[in-house]
Amino acid sequence: MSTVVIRGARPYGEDAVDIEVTDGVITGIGSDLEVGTDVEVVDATGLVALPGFVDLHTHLREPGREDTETIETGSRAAALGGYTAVFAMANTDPVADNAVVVEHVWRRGQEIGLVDVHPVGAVTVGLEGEKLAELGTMARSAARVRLFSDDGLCVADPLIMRRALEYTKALDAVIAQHAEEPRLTVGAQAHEGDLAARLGLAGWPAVAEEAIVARDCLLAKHVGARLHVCHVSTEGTADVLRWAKARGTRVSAEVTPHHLLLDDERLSTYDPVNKVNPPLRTAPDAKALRQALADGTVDCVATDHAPHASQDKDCEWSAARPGMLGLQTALSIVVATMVEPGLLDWRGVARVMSERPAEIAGLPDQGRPIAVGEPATITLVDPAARWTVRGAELASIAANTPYEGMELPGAVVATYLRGRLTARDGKATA
Ligand SMILES: NC(=O)N[C@@H](CC(=O)O)C(=O)O
Ligand SMILES: [Zn+2]
Ligand SMILES: [Zn+2]
Repeated sequence: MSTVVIRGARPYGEDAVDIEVTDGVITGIGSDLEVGTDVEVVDATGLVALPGFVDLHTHLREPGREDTETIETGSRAAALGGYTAVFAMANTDPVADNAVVVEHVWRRGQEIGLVDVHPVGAVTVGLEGEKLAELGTMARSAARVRLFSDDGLCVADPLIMRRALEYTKALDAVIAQHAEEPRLTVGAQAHEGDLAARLGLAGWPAVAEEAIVARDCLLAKHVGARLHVCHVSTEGTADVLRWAKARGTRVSAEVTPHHLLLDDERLSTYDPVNKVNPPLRTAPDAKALRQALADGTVDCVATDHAPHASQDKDCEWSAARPGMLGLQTALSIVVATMVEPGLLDWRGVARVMSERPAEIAGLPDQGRPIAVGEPATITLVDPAARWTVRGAELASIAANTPYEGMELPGAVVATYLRGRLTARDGKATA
């Protein structure tokens, strides 16, 4: 039996307590707990204790682009960012559209042991949008896939989407849609608006996202299936979600840290570090997304952590790949955009970064209350810390962070997965 006492932590930012952890489970919570001589005591004075974060949207690039990220380096970035579970998107090479690939990702994640790596299965074979992948085989595999997505690409054909919703309903799974009507984004490089016009970049109109979200909400309601909307980026999408939820659609949605903080003004330098899908939108969109996250219209934060090699980013705008790192900066961006302005308290942070994503993905042992008898899957946050982002110092192999040189508030100090320390003071334990 191994026992640790986390001393003086503030669960959800509330009163300081001691948290006793024995064999991976919380066995005591109270002030000044008795501590035996063989017990390790961790000083957590002033730190906020939250349930470990769950990321529904991560790109780990293994298999296929291990020069930019691997399950191992991505697991380190996740643990350092306070995550205890991540969902690895299917747009790898080969695509995770079959049991062999998803089982590899799941097993490799467990071998490393820093974070539960849940593979997302592709909806269509090869992400080609034409033929449904074997969803049932992936669901029944050792990886027990419950989240399916062609992310990077939209399941654009409405009949394929309808069939996919029917299958996932039967499997008690959920489709995560990258909402982008491809006919409206041919050649698109930036949010369609004044700035793109001035910069001479072909536009990616908000309606390309909103039209698919509206269509899919209607389809999900018709089928009685669940739908999850990836990286919501416009005010209009938040309006559609509000309408769909009010009429009983089983829809959930995520927003990325970068769409909460950044806007298309950043594109004026033509630095491709700001290129991402969906594109950075306007400042009023970002403001509306913060409001939608605060009021629950958007359920959770997901990083869309998207590592890219320097040769795919340090090049001309049109040739650069879209995507940004996100795992190690997410908590700080949520503090800057939601906690500091008073839009969310720490209970709210637990909701959007842990509890809701765990519920959406159906993870029984993540996003749990910090209470006796619950798994000791806990993230300790220093709310007073400030730190400066340096891409080269992040655990990812790639360094494409849009926050380079920015000083951010709030820092993850330690992460525990079922009682096991996975990161502490900026170092992953494996
Ligand atoms: N977000 C991005 O800009 N890129 C993602 C794909 C995606 O999330 O659509 C990627 O895989 O690089
Ligand atoms: Zn996407
Ligand atoms: Zn993505």
